[in-house]
Parts: sequence; structure tokens; C-alpha cells
Amino acid sequence: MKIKFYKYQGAGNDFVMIDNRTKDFPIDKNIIEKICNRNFGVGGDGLILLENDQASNFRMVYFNSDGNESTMCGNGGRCIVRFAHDLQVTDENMTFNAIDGLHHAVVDGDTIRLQMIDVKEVEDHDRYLFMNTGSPHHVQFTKSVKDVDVYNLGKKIRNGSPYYEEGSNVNFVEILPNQSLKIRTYERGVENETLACGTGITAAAIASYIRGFVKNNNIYVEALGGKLSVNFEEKNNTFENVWLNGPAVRVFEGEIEI
Ligand SMILES: N[C@H](CCC[C@H](N)C(=O)O)C(=O)O
Repeated sequence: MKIKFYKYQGAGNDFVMIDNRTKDFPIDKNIIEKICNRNFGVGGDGLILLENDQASNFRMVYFNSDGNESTMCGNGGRCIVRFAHDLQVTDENMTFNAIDGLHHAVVDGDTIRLQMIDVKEVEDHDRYLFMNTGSPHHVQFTKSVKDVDVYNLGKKIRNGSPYYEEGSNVNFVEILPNQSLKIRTYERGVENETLACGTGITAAAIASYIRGFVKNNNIYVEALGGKLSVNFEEKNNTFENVWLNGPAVRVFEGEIEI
């Protein structure tokens, strides 16, 4: 079976995009895992289906590279916005439904702006914070992200207490002098460090604001794969009107035999 795919990346977090409006993509863990494999397949941190939706411009279905469907992907969400616009499914302003609900988004030249869910609960455990920005995120601060053994320490935290089987994404965040952030992330379901993690970048920005490391509510974040920004409104410890802004680019398209 031949499958048409499009490869997109958002700050180096890369995804195989499928136009599945005909609903004929075989949703199978082994097939998705193989497509995402960087030696035996196309390669990607995840695979994303664009499907029809009654209540919005389209639906986003997200799978991690381990082949399992997962929770919201912020960079994948920005890539599907670029994909939908490239396919002329929508104009520059759009809405789409994902596993965590309805999202608004805007194509603004090279920048894709994606509204994330409100963040109503943040656990502050001193050494780290935990919150759900569409996916679960453990955030801890460090003096220098370049010195963190992200793979081994991230894997240990992701699998250990209190996350265990369900796990969490693990973010290491450094505060830069100009009140911007540097971040590195171990991603659940990729089970490795990725070059950027959108829901993680969102969590890092909110955590930095809660801890008072940054004073404004428009925060620049430097990931290994590129630069993004997060803006929000904080009202009584709830974060609303949360937007993740950054690049999303089509890299190539092709067909894969499965
Ligand atoms: N791996 C995450 C989902 C993708 C998150 C990341 N790629 C993003 O941009 O938000 C999880 O299973 O919780």
C-alpha cells in the first residue's frame, strides 16, 4: 500500500503529516512506528492525521513515534496549521479540534500562532513544577541546560515517581539574563530528547512566570531547534489566552510503501 505523506518541522520537532480526510490511513501502532523510524521509514518525532471535523475547520490526531496515540502536541499543532493552509483547507485564520479540545490558530507569515488550552492547575513542588498544557510536563530549573544529561536524567524522571507508566515529559530550563529562557526536553513517547517541545515550552514559560524569574507575560524561549515565544494572561492563578508562536516549515513530500 502506498501512502502520500508530507514532512514538516516546527523548531526541529518533526512530524509526518497525512491528509486523512478520506479516512483510509491504516491506524496501526506498528505501521506508525515504522513510518516514524529514521532508518526504516520517513523519520519523525510523531505522525499527525488531518481529518474532517463537523465543528471546526479540521481535526488533528497525534501519534508519538512509538506508534501510540497521545495527548496534545504544540509544535505538531503549529505544523498542522501550516499544512492545512498549504492544502488550502483554510485561510490564515482557523480553528481545529484536537484531543484537548478546540484550538484557534493564525498563519502570520513565517510564524504560526497557536492558542493552547487554559492552564488552571500548577503543582509547585519546590524542586520542580508539574502542569498539563495539553500534555503532562515536569519542569525543573538549572543554571546551564548544556550541562544536563537530558537523556538519562529525563528518562529516570519520566519513568519514576510519581509518573511511572503514564509518564510525563521532562523539561530542563535555564533563565537567561534578558529574562528569556533556554530549554531542553525529554519527550514521553519519543523516549528521547527532541529539538523542541511546544507544550513543554509553554509549561516552561508559565513555570518561570510563577516563580518570578520572568516578569512579563510574553516570553522568548530558545530550544535546540529554534526560537519560539509564549504569551498569556494570568488571572487568579489561571493562565488564559495562552499562545505558542514560532516557525513551522514543510521540508519535503513523498510516498511510502507499507
Ligand atoms: N510527547 C508528548 C506529545 C508531543 C509533545 C511535543 N512534541 C509538543 O510539541 O508539544 C506526549 O506524549 O506527552
